[in-house]
Amino acid sequence: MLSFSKTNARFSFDGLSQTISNSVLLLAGLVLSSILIRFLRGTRYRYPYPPGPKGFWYLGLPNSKVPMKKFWLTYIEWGKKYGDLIHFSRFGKHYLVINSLQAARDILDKQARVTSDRAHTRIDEMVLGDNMLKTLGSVSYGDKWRKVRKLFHQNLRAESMTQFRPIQTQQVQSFVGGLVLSQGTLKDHIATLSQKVMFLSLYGLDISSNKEEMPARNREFVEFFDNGIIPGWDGWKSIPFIHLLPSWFPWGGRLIAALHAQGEITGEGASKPWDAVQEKIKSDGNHTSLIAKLLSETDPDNDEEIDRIKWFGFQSIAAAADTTLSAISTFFVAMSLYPDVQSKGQEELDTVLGKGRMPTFDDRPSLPYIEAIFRELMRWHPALPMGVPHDCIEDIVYDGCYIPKGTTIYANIWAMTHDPSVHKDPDCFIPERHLREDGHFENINSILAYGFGRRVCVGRYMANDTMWLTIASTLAAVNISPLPNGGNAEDYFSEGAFCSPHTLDCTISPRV
Ligand code: HEM
Repeated sequence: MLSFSKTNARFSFDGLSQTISNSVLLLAGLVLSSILIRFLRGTRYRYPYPPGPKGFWYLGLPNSKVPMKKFWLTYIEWGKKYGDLIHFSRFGKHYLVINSLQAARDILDKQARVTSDRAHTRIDEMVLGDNMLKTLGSVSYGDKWRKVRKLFHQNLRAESMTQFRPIQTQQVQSFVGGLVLSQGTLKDHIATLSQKVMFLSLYGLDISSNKEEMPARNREFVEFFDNGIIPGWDGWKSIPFIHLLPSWFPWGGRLIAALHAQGEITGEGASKPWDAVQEKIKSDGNHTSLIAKLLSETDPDNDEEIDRIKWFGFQSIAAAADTTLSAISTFFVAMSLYPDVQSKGQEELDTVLGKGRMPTFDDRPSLPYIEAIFRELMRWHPALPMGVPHDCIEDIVYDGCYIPKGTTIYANIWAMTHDPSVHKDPDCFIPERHLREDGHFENINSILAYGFGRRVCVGRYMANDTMWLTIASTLAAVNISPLPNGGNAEDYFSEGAFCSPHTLDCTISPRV
């Protein structure tokens, strides 16, 4: 025991050393029991992380080892070594890539209650602010997301599609009419179609080209998104205090400045068409559009709902822009590389419709081969091969592996649609694989390119309609020549997060 005498002012060293050793023992006991409790309770100490490439302690996988180009192919390669689940970390942030459909269904569909969040860091909230976090694709899973998603669902569900069909029909016909003249600018021609349909359907605004200011802003927004969904890319956002770096600071500062720009572009992207439609409503007594209809049904004092409508419009045009562009451009590459498929599709159209008649939505059930081309397109080169990542809000244990709360989870859609045990010759474009003897097709919800769980693409019915009609009408009206260089399909595709052809050099000629 520690004793101190006032009279002789002397310590008893025996007492002191005993107290110290008691304290050390107590501390060690506390530490051990807390580890034991965590071990008994905490999954972290009972299960390992899924296998994956190891990095350095807190830093995790170095930048040079993070696959940035056609990364879905690298994860297939890594899968051969690590298995269906691949884990790695960066700056304390965990990433999981799922290569198998079964695991994606188990984790993203069956455990959707805990795997439907989106990643948000302090820096996103500080730099991007409210604007970025209002878009449905980015908003955190919870009540706010539910309210926004409901608005999308009510207006974009299968039963609501008839309202857009006159616009889709008219725009696809005019697209096909301009195809022969679009030589050298085919990609722009497709980009204009994908944006025009959305601007007209949502806002009743007629844009003449994708290069106009509003659609151009829209594309800029999507370009930021393109980088942001590469697995591991956003690890730097988890570095403590990174948000305090000044914009002139090399590397980190530049990234932060880019985020600021993203925030501004997002704000403008949403405001410009919103202001334009308000102007139209005021000046044109006959103006009709979905946004105008929703506004007319909303209490003008309900600012929250009005704001939701504003962001519903913007998120719809933004989400449709590059996805639809990528998918339709891929269709042209496929037809160039597979002239037999093109001829078979045209034969079916001629037989069912008669030569020269343009297809309508009512013809869809009578055109199984065209349907199969559409399904194969979505399988062969899904527009977002690794989808949009989900974050989990609780720890999960799957197949004996620990997936900590806050892990960003990617479904490698490409790996699933190119699984050779399910799809023979997966790299070949073979529509026949979707044809069944009973003439039925799998439900449209089985198309993996639209993602998983509660976050599954809410615009999928609209995308289906626009793409199907474009495929059918194009094949009815024109011939697409083989690409000049022929050869490997992969040579035609760019290397960002979107699977989009970088060039479309095919020649288009009218079918006489
Ligand atoms: C080829 C066409 C399209 C493809 C391949 C596609 C694919 C996707 C994918 C993979 C996701 C993420 C799903 C997930 O988190 O698991 C998504 C989300 C979304 N898509 Fe699409 N999409 C397409 C067209 C469209 C269109 C035309 C619209 C709008 C009309 C749209 C609106 C959305 C929205 C708002 C989300 C976010 C949903 C949420 O986070 O709750 N998409 N899409």
